[in-house]
Amino acid sequence: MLAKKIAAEAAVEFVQSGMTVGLGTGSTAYYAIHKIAERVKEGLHIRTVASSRQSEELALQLGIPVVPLSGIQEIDVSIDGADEVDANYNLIKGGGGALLREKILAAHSKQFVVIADESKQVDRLGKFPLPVEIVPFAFNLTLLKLKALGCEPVVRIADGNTFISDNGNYIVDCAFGTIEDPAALEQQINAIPGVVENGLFTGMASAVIIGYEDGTTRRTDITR
Ligand SMILES: O=C[C@H](O)[C@H](O)[C@H](O)COP(=O)(O)O
Repeated sequence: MLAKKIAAEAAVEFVQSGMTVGLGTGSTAYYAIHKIAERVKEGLHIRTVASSRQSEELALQLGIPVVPLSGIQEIDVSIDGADEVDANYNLIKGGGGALLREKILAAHSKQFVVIADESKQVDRLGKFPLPVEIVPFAFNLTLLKLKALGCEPVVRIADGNTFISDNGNYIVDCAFGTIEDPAALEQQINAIPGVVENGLFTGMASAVIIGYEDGTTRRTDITR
């Protein structure tokens, strides 16, 4: 898809030799990882950390150096996709189930560059059901608490089985409808015992690059 590819490729311009780079997950991040691999072949000298097993495998296959997070103090730039981007550059992420590792990377990145095609732009978040990672223990009780916040939680199923995240947890997709206060909801959900993390990324993006099917991109730098 052209829009995803050009947004991803524009983001790779943030990457310079000597940097530690966070690799996102998903079909848009896929293009960024491919572009990074091209630049590594041309002599770009970087190390990367991955937000999922899938991205780690792809990076290694393409010859990108991947190091464990245990050896890292800080990430210079992370590049990642999103399921929704609102007018204030808050995000819903986790459509691929990688939200926990993605949020850890984003939280430790000097720059968090979000890449998305135009279809991901919304005025207010919430049309895309919010992914929430929960521990399997007593998951039915955790679902009740999520429901009490005003959503319809559905445990994610993949290929006929309960989807298990890279961290051994369940993902629950929570249809809230329009989310009035994303920052407050992000905190409320994370205060529920049993919740590991949720896919609301509020106030985290330092740049957002939107790709359009007409071949253009729009980059917004966010000062916080
Ligand atoms: O868990 C997955 C991630 O948050 C993805 O970055 C997000 O779902 C967007 O994925 P895609 O670029 O495939 O639309």
